[in-house]
Amino acid sequence: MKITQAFTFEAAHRLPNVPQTHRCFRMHGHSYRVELVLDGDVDPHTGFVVDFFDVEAAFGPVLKRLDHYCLNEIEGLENPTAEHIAIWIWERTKPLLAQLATVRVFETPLSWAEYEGR
Ligand SMILES: Nc1nc2c(c(=O)[nH]1)N=C([C@H](O)[C@H](O)COP(=O)(O)OP(=O)(O)OP(=O)(O)O)CN2
Ligand SMILES: [Zn+2]
Repeated sequence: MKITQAFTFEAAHRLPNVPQTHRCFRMHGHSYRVELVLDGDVDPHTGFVVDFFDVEAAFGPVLKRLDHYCLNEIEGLENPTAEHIAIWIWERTKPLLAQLATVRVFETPLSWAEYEGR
């Protein structure tokens, strides 16, 4: 069984490795959406794969490190593409949530990166 919990954060970024003519070379902001997918068995007593409250408690501190920051200034996010943000979140969240199966990072409602640990 898979469950998904969504979170949002606001952040600024610029992409340093695109051509200077690319509009993302300039500093700008996004309202990011993060989806964490957890995969596991449904506990017969609780009826949960993982309690959403426990997901929130584990991921909250990771999210706080992104919300209302300039992502380029965060160690490991010097080139803060959606792909790199998804990997960054995975590496910090997987040790806290063993059932984590997928991290999705939406830059816009229509464009996102998805990481499953490889
Ligand atoms: N593979 C990727 N491509 C792009 C990424 C990325 O992370 N991975 N990021 C960007 C920029 O961050 C860019 O800001 C994307 O957002 P935006 O320009 O707002 O996207 P839209 O094209 O949907 O904007 P509209 O204004 O709605 O046209 C670019 N590429
Ligand atoms: Zn952008």
